[in-house]
Amino acid sequence: MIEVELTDIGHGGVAVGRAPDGRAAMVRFGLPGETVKVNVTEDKKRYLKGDAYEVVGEPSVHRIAHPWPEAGPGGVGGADLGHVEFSWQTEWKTRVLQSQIRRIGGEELAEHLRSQGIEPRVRGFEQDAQTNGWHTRTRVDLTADGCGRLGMYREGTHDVIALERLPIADPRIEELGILGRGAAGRGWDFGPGTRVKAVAPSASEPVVVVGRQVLDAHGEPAETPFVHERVSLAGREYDYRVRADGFWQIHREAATAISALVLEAADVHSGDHVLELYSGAGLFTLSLSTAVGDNGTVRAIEGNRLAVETARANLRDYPRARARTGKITPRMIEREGYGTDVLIADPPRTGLKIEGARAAAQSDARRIVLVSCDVAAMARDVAAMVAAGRRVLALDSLDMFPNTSHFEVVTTLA
Ligand SMILES: C[S@@+](CC[C@H](N)C(=O)[O-])C[C@H]1O[C@@H](n2cnc3c(N)ncnc32)[C@H](O)[C@@H]1O
Repeated sequence: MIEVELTDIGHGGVAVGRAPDGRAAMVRFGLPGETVKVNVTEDKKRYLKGDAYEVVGEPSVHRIAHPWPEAGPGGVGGADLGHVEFSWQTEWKTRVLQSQIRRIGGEELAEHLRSQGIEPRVRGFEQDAQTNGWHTRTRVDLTADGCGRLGMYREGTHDVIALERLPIADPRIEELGILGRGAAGRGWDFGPGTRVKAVAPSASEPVVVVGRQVLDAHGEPAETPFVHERVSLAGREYDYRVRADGFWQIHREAATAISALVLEAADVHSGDHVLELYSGAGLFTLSLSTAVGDNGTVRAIEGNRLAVETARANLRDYPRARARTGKITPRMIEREGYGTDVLIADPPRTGLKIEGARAAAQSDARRIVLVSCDVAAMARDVAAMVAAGRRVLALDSLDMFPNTSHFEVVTTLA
């Protein structure tokens, strides 16, 4: 173990400081202002990474005992901010958001946002204060250990730590009885190494996906491989049927909150032609389709064939929208961007990348909405669009992953 004085917050759930030999140290489970004893997990020439096991001297006023010790130092991933008092987690993330804008986006982007009167901040869901952000995830990926008990990987390894509790998950997931030694007695039988996904949807019963099989709460094969989700938005209800093993927003409030943000940011007019990239099962497509009215169109493009099939079924009553399978590339964005009034993109963590962002910026769209789940990718993509002549109108950031270092950013550009 080495001792590190932590002075700042870095990207990826770490506090940063200097190791005794002068190398940069990135430390999980520390807080700025603390001196901590660190178990080094990655030892590189110019930097090291590790977990803080002990605070030397005064702990930060923002430190709490991690409510889920199995996800603390040396434990499973999934709650790397569990040691930070909940009310300060949005401040932690705001510092990361602002520093990534400066570091990755550069002083030009920071200055551009200032000139637009934008002060980037991360905000949480009001409802989350009641549970300090715990019990909010409706989807959890688990793996069975050598004895068939479900758990998660020890951070950075492929060792499974069996878990008795899942404080990150919607309580309906623990109620399935799939965790702990008692699971076998309740009829659950997982072979060593089996991958399991537990899902607690908003509009149907919880299910367990084991390999390719979808099981109901009693461990019996479910009637369908789909679950149901519902989003209430602008006085309407949108119903979705999604594959139990497919992508859907994880936080119980996220699908509604992010759809509302996107719809407002997109400012779609009746008759508009909307291009939606990375459209998944059609979460945004339905409300966008309502917004374009009888004369507009929504072209939704997504790489996963099964997600597109699901989106098509969800869009059955929305004839103005079409979903199609396609690999999104800068060339494709360039081609599809002609004649587009509003462009929406919700890419995976890698973001649009510079060429993709440039192609989006050069499209005909009078408005672009970029949804980013990685802040560094967001800063790079937005900087590229601003450099290509676009203007940021708004930058909203939501803490959709409490007790972890992740958050979502929605950027609106003209
Ligand atoms: C963050 S999800 C967004 C889905 C949807 N907007 C939602 O909120 O449910 C990103 C989506 O991008 C798709 N995707 C990833 N890389 C892609 C690519 N190169 N071309 C097309 N789709 C891609 C994934 O299959 C996934 O559905």
